[in-house]
Amino acid sequence: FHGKNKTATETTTTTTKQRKKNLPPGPPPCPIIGNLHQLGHLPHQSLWELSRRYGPVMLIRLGCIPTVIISSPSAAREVLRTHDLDCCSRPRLLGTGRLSYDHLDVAFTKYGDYWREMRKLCLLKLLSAKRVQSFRYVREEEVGAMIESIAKSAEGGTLVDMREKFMALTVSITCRVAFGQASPLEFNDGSFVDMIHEALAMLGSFSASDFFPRFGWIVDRFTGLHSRLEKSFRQLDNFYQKVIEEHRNTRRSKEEEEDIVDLLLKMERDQTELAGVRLKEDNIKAILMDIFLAGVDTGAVAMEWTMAELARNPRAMRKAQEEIRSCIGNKERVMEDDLHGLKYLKLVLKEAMRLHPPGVLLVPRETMGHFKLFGYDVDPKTRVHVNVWAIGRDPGLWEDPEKFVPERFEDSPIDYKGNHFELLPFGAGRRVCPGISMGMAVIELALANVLHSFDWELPKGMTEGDVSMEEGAGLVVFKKVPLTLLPVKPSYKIDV
Ligand code: HEM
Repeated sequence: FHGKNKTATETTTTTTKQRKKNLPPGPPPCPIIGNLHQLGHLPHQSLWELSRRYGPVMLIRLGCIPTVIISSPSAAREVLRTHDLDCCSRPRLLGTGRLSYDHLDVAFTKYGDYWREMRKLCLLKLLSAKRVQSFRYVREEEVGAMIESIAKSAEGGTLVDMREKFMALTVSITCRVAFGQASPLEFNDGSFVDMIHEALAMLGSFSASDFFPRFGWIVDRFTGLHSRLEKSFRQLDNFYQKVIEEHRNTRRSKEEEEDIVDLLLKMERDQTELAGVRLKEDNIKAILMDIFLAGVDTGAVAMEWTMAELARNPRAMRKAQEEIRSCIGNKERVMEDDLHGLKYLKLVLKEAMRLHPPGVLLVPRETMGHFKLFGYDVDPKTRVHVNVWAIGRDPGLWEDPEKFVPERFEDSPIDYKGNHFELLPFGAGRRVCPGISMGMAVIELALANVLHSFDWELPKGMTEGDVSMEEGAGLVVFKKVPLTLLPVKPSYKIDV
């Protein structure tokens, strides 16, 4: 209709304007599907290959959606710092929309007053330095319990599935922090972890509705994605409902630490409004979704990849263990106060995050206005992915990028908090992960203890070169083959 109403002059002007646009380079799209067929099984890897040909600012079309792929630190700086405001919204996607109660959460909600208020609330009440510190005893207790369970395997000479241990740890810490209970009773048979994995699979799945807004929903119904998503939603909703009801029916004593659910329910009772929206049960459930889906897998993945790299690099493993053991001496456990002395462990973590950022393509952004990026036009409503994985492996930036060399960070100011665009495991800018301190506190303490309490051997018959580093597909990139190692009580103690 718009076209029909336009005068001839208007049409000519628009066409000339469009012709003048300097769009970023990219592979030519096919009709209808655009470049979807070029994403492959592991999109971050396929996109890296493509961007080596087309450059660090590359335009592709996923179905009908223009998408810019960023693959260099300077381009990432433009998007996440210079044009942060233009790029800090999120697209409305099928999976994220359903699981976030129609975008009532923080992570998947578009930029605006509601997002700002919700994010402030989470930063203040759940993820502030004071709050993270107040849950220190939870981390120390849960890491202690993990070490005890690994000790049983060490005594029995049995292999440990590292992913299983790390997942159990992040689940119990997250549950205790969020609602004061290690694991919900009816979910402690492993089904809780399955539920979270299924939800993440739904968030990471390629839904036709996300690329073909007009008719994609028909395809999603046909492929069964729609009903799978509904099932995942109902499972999660059922879980949150139980947590909320349990909190409504329990009166806490004054001395007991208020958890996030207590706090949100109090706000609901007080009829608190956030940016004009009255806080209700669905808002509380949406925040719980963020906490579980953002906090559980990411930490476990980071720990598993780190241990895999150390298992392949015994020199680095030994160096990290020697540092920890000489700092801690004969104390049974590493406590949080000890962590600041563990300089090499911090280098190990940076190097592991460089090679294996848990979220390889960051969470997608959506542009809000038109802007110029290195002279290219970027239109509003363009999706933007920063290929953090590709930046971490760029041979122009890193010497021997595929090698695990923690020492490369020794005299380098680069950190992972969003100030250095060479290393972005937590993103940067307004949308930077608000859970960095909470996430890293768990990872550092757990790995320090795992390395302090045991020596680690590969399964019989395996050599370092046999440890598979193949990646699995998904929003959070796991090791395809879970890492299994044999824990052995250390044969020596260091005198201090
Ligand atoms: C190793 C652990 C973690 C990693 C690697 C990680 C990584 C990320 C990344 C890459 C983003 C997207 C940033 C961007 O768009 O620029 C993000 C966002 C987010 N993360 Fe984390 N995260 C971790 C732990 C946590 C934890 C423990 C929590 C909370 C319990 C959390 C809560 C969030 C939330 C709420 C967002 C959305 C922020 C927004 O859109 O405003 N994360 N995280």
